[in-house]
Amino acid sequence: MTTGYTLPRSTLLLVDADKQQIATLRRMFSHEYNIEVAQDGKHAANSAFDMDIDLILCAVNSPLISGSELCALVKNNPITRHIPIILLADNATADEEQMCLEAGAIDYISRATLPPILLSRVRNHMGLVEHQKMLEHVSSTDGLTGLANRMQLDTTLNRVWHAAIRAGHSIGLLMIDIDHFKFYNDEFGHIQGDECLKLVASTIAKSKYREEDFAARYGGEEFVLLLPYTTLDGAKKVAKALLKNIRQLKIPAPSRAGSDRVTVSVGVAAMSPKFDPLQNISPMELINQADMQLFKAKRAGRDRLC
Ligand SMILES: Nc1nc2c(ncn2[C@@H]2O[C@H](COP(=O)(O)OP(=O)(O)OP(=O)(O)O)[C@@H](O)[C@H]2O)c(=O)[nH]1
Repeated sequence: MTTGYTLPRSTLLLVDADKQQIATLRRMFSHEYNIEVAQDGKHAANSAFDMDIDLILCAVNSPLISGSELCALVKNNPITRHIPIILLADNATADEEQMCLEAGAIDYISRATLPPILLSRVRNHMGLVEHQKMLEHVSSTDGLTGLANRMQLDTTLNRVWHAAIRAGHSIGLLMIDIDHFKFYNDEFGHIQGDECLKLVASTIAKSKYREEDFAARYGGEEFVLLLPYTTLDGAKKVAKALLKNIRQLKIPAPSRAGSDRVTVSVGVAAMSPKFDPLQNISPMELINQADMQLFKAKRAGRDRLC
């Protein structure tokens, strides 16, 4: 798939109590993948939960929790169930193979297998994982700007909303719209319009204050900056800085825009969501409020926040 996006190096978790075996496997795979190591199935399950693991290669007879028990543990957890597990058997038998595959292992390989064959089988499984990750990236990213798309925004907003209910935090949200963008396209053409969108998008992404802040293209020339753990005052500060950052780009504006440079208008909203089965307020309410404020900012003359 040619998307111009390069996946980060994949991570293989090796699980074996035998240090020599681990050293051999590490030598075999470390030039292709990041390697994490666990000495037993219990630590492996924890690593799968805490880290970004793409594939697990585990000795069937790993201590504390056996390979097949690890499969059950990983597959029953919604956070880790997508991670494929390959089991390595010291004394492979058909019965054990059946048990491991039924427990959810993607493959069962005898330790006696020649290294090039083991390498190829791991590569094949990792290839599928990487293809899947690429599809996920493409379906959740806006192709033009590289920001998250609307679908990923909905998923993230939902997650942030429920976390805020649990923790009693406020969420801020900025709805950002480029001013007179139709004039921009009309005067400079769509290709330059696209370049302008990309520049504004990257500036929005750079205007994030915290790691958790989340930028998305909402559609057309409209963007969202989602600010978890942020009050209305905090959100206004981010909006002010963003307005300044966009002005500082000094992108020449179309003559009919009435400004020397491209500007944006920002609608700011913040809410502390609460669980209330009677009112059932949804995350869309936060978007609607920011949208109403954006409308006011446009009516008040643009290049401002409301
Ligand atoms: N080049 C380009 N233009 C786009 C894209 N998506 C939407 N647009 C254009 O964005 C323009 C939005 O125009 P309007 O909704 O009228 O808003 P506006 O001209 O920005 O006016 P105000 O929002 O009121 O300041 C339209 O001309 C769309 O064709 C895109 O991906 N690339």
